[in-house]
Amino acid sequence: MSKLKIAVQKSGRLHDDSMKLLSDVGISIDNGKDQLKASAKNFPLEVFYLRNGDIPQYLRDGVVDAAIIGENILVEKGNDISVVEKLGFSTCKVSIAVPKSFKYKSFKDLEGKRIATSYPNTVNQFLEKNKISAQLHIINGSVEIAPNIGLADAIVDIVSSGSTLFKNNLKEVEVLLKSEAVLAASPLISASDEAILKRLQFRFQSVLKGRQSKYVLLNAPNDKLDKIISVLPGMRSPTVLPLAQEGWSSIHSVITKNEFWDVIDDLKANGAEGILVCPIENMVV
Ligand SMILES: Nc1ncnc2c1ncn2[C@@H]1O[C@H](COP(=O)(O)OP(=O)(O)OP(=O)(O)O)[C@@H](O)[C@H]1O
Ligand SMILES: O=P(O)(O)OC[C@H]1O[C@H](OP(=O)(O)OP(=O)(O)O)[C@H](O)[C@@H]1O
Ligand SMILES: [Mg+2]
Repeated sequence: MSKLKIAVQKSGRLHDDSMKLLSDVGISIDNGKDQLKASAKNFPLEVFYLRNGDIPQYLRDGVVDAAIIGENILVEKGNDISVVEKLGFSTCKVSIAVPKSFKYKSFKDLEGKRIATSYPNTVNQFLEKNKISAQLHIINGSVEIAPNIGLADAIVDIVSSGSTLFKNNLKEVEVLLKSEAVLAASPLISASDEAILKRLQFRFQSVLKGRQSKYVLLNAPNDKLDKIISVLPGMRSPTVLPLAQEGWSSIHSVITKNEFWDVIDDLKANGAEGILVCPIENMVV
């Protein structure tokens, strides 16, 4: 039987979350990451541990059928590769930053300047679109140090919390793109492997939806039910069950993590008691 070959970062920021997602969808992998590849025990999947930056080429050549990769690497090196599903972790930006002392007004101030980056294609796209001519210095790491050692006037690199920029006395001035980990597919994937990829994607979607949601249970007097139901959206409508105590009900519903605290405040204000909030492992809708 055919197996889907999936690339996962060997080590780095994507590795642990990628392996956790595979484990959360019930797939157990035989070997650790010291092996270059490992088979799943209970799903037709083979995991290849590779460098994030090398994965677009492996996808393009059909060496792997799919990958978990940073979207920013696809923008940089894999415009021809399709994103199947956004995965919600490793969120970051690719931004232009300049020394705090640089009186930056607009991207026109970059004309004729030296820009250090590990993402030359992303930078060139931006420069060409804005008709700016600048000199690129391509370096593989510690890009934020470049202005301080006189190598560049500006940098383009990944920004997440902003603390690396802060420590290096830099400020973010333009966001070129926003990125997160994605599930990507090879343009050469076979029909049978695509069918496996669809099954994997379906499992990813249900775990990711579950991660974004909470299951809420609460008790309320029956005369408050209408008010409470109006602040609980639920998947279809909330479940209402009678309690053993006369005149009281238990209400069950699902809410998203974003609206969580606002909804809890509203529930309390409307007379809810004994509110329980539980994580959801999978959500199949
Ligand atoms: N500080 C950060 N916060 C959030 N996400 C990040 C951060 N830095 C990088 N990422 C995301 O994680 C991906 C992997 O980053 P990491 O630094 O581990 O590896 P890399 O240098 O891109 O790749 P590799 O060495 O495997 O080729 C990046 O492509 C980006 O999408
Ligand atoms: O805005 P922040 O939260 O500070 O994150 C941004 C930093 O994180 C990444 O580096 P990483 O720590 O992955 O080190 P690396 O250069 O070895 O990849 C990136 O290259 C930035 O330097
Ligand atoms: Mg990094």
